[in-house]
Amino acid sequence: MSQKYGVDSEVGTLRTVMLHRPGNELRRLTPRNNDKLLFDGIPWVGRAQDEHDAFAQVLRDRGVEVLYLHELLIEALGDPVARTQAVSGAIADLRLGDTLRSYLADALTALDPAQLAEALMAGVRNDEVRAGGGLVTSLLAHEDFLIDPLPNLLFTRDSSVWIRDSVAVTSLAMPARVRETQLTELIYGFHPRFAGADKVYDHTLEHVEGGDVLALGPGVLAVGVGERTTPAGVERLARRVFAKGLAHTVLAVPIAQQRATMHLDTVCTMVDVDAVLMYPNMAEEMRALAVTADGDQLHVAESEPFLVAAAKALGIDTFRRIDTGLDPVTAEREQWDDGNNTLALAPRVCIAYERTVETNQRLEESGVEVIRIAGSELGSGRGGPRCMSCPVLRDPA
Ligand SMILES: NC(=O)NCCC[C@H](N)C(=O)O
Repeated sequence: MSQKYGVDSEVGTLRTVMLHRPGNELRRLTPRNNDKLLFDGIPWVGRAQDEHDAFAQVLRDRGVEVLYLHELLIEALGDPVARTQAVSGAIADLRLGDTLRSYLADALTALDPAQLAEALMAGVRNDEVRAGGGLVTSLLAHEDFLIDPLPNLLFTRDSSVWIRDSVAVTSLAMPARVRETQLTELIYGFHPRFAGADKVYDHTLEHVEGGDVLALGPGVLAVGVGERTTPAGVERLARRVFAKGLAHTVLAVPIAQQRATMHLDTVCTMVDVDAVLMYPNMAEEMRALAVTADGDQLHVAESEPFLVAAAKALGIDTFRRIDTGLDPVTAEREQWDDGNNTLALAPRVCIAYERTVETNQRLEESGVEVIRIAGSELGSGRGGPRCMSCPVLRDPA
């Protein structure tokens, strides 16, 4: 059987990727809920879909197999055990109360896999079920969600990550995103493509988000610790990957706990086996603690500049650093617009948003091919090409 999954670097030739084409869950965003749902604006959904389709086409044109999360989910929900698990996860919220929960349980159980997947992704509004009656539904506002929509499903990077041939279903920190991993658990638990795949992490553990996890090279992970991944999360992930022999070093990289730098991949992505694209306003102060296994214990080294620690862990002399933008203000603007968030298709080939003009130019001057995509609508969720993709299979770099 040819290999179907496995990722041991950021830059090995990309063979298979999981994306999520934005759908009706984006149509649920309003000026009243967009902050809570982690969007900076209200995207024009049709245009966002066009931009996303163009992104997927660029990948296919380069020989990458594109899997869609919603299709995998529908196929996984073909299994009745998966449907039961999906329904109980979706109605667990204490907002519902017994009457409404039991009404929703019956209503969701009656749906076919495609309808159920739609309800899980786009959510269910109170006025869509009011026929169910009961005190809670009568007291809630019409437009209140009984099951919240998941507009950030678009960012498939965060809800699961492959570490070699094991998959980590992550543990998302923001309330608006927590339920996303119920869907990735269903996909990896029930889709035949992933039958037998080893699981190295799950959503009940300490917070770890995929955007914080960079496979710097075979056996070496860098994990951002900031707004999303917690110190306890990186410790747990290190223990898990060491126990399974998936890595020999985990670099814990503290990053500022703020929205602009929510994940490590918003300030740093790899574009070659020895080159990173970095946000210069933070690059100088970025440090790392190298964590290695010492029997059953973890050994934590003194903190060092990030690129020094990274080169050491990989056994190379130096890392080349390419900066976002030319001056601090341009750098700040382009970092905010996900200029750092490139997706490598192979060493020295990446996809970037077209709007980060100066960063893209610098990449090209450094010998990196840049395939530009439009992202005026997609970008309103504050994520770029790396955030919008979960590599499932890469060749060894
Ligand atoms: N890896 C990433 O940086 N993902 C982007 C996630 C954006 C999303 N709106 C969020 O706030 O979680």
